[in-house]
Amino acid sequence: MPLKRETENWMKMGDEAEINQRWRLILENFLTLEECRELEFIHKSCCTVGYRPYVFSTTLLHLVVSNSAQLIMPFVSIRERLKEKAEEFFGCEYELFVEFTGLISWTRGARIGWHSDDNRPYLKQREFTAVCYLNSYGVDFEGGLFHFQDGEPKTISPLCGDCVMYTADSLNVHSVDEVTSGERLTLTLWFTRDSSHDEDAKLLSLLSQSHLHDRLPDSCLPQPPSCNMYWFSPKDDPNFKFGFDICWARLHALGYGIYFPQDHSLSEYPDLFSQDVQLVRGNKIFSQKFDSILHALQVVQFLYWKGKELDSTDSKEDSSYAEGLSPKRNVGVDFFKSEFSKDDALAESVFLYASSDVKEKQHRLGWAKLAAVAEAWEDYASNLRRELLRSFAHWRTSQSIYSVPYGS
Ligand SMILES: O=C(O)CCC(=O)C(=O)O
Ligand SMILES: [Fe+2]
Repeated sequence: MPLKRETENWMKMGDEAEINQRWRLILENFLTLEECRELEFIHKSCCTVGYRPYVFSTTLLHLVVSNSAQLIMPFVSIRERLKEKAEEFFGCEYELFVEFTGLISWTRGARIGWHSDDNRPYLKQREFTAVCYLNSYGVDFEGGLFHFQDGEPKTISPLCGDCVMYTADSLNVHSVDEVTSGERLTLTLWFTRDSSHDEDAKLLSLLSQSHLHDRLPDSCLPQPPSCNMYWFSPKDDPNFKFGFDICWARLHALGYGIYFPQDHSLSEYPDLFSQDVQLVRGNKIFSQKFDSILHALQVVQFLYWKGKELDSTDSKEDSSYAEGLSPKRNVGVDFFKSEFSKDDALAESVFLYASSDVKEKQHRLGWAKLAAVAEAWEDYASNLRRELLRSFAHWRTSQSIYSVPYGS
């Protein structure tokens, strides 16, 4: 029987069931395509290594501590809608707190066996789970099907925009098949009744300590707390000897290399991570300097997200935005690459999804376009930062994070 029919049948049974028998809900098209794409942009420009092998995550707390607090704004209304839906469906209006919000991606090799989401003593506060799929099985990745051990539906094929909610206890033992290619991306939330695990309180406390009021737009430049969080290694590797830097690998998958123009005595990975950087593609180097590799990555991912919509600047002006790569700099590019990647094949097997197609599109966009996108990214980030500042004044008073209507 096709999954959709099963879901509808199950939903009907659910509607007739007693409130205390309500334990899972599937919401088709809960998020719009645009919401999914914005969250994808955030994840692909900010994610760090995750909690399991071949898993990458972007938490709201991480966005705040890496000076990208404005990027929590696109989550605010989605979080609110999900909490309302969970309270309504599970019959606990005004009782829930969000315990955790994160973007989580699984790449080739990631899987999870049968488990319930509260299955550790330190996870007992978790009552309900919401998983929103931000991309689609069979299109963006292979493998990664979700299964419930008992009851209907048995299997869920992730589809961009759909959401599954379930109780975090043993009524909903579930698993996810190994991802065999591509990158499977979700927005995952856990809800709790225990106010001591309220994510809002933690976020508000961090926001109060952060430099929210610094001058715009410089204040929007990402500042990573530590490069350790961006180093992917298949083994325990305190010295960055195996594996690769995630930011480098994502740029590499889109066809870019990196060059550091400053004093070359700072030539080791941990130091380079926060230095000014230039982007390289083919035999050209982009003249503009970025504040760090994270900044460069945010702009490139913005190009990937918004490039098509932005007015096309005439590509014949490209020569004023990029110059030829001299042999000396070319040596530098190779050297920096060897600091950021100890295993190109591994980096490619993790992130080189649909790559040739993406790379070709980027090439056609040209350097003038990238310059325009760097400015558009700055406008995007500053607007969100203003919105955050306006909202924060209200959040502080109510000690909760919510969509503040205009005019309040
Ligand atoms: O991504 C999913 O479909 C579920 C992931 C999961 O089970 C978990 O993170 O606990
Ligand atoms: Fe789970």
